[in-house]
Amino acid sequence: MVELQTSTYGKDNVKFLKVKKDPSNPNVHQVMEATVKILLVGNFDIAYTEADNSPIVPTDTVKNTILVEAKKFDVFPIEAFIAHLGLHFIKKYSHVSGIDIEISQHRWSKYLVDGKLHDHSYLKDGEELRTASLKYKRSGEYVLKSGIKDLTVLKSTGSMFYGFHQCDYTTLKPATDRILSTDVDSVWEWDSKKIGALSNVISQARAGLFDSAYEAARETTLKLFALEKSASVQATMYNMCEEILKQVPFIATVSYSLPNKHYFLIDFSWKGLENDNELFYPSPHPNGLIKCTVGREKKAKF
Ligand SMILES: O=c1[nH]c(=O)c2[nH]c(=O)[nH]c2[nH]1
Repeated sequence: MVELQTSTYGKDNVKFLKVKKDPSNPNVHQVMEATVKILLVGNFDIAYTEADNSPIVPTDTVKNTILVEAKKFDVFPIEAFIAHLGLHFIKKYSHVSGIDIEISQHRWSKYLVDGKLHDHSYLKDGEELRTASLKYKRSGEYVLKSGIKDLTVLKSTGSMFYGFHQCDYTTLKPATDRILSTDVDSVWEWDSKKIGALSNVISQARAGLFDSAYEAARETTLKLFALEKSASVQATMYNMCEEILKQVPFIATVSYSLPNKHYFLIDFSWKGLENDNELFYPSPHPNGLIKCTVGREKKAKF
């Protein structure tokens, strides 16, 4: 006797580029290039256990829905679109009990031409993504998160790491001045009690909540990374979380996952040359990996 314990299905890597034209000047645009993943949960068991496809909303239909809704709906910001898609699927298909959506927005930034941001020309200043994820149940419960991914930063001084635990496996030398580099992966979870029903996400989005939080999180990350004389990745990421929680009351928790991308000082003593933090070897691997989540209240730790 076996039993289907869990199942989910949908479409991944659905891509679009939406052009939003300013109604008062159709030459002035905003673009969103996005990648979407949607997985459905619901009463689909017979498709697995009896090879009966009758309840299956084809993944092709899921893809078509994303594209048609991206055409019809104002997708800016991605949190509005994710809430719209969640509401659509739960309303349209009575046997869908839950939905899991992820949207990644690729970074296109308008650039300066003759000192002015051009109306419809953009440059890709890195692989950075703005992200949103939604888990939404027919009961109305939801978990909405937003984030930043693959924002690569480096500072060439202003970072230390000393005073760490020592044992017979320790070779690392204390550092009072080192390179610090990471690919920022930050996620903040919204307080659904403060936002209310999922439909309120759309009105809050139109009022600017998600854009201003994204700007605050990105600016805080970059500012603290630059200004803080970092004692460790751990201490710096905690300070970033604390500052974002302070700035955005609608956020319940902030998480960071940061690789510590090592740059090793090259030893030139054999050549009689001093290396005053001038020439480093970018080590491709291994890297440190440091994660934390900071919230407003105490939680039991596992
Ligand atoms: O900021 C750091 N945190 C660590 O936990 C660690 N471990 C290590 O070897 N270097 C560093 N740097």
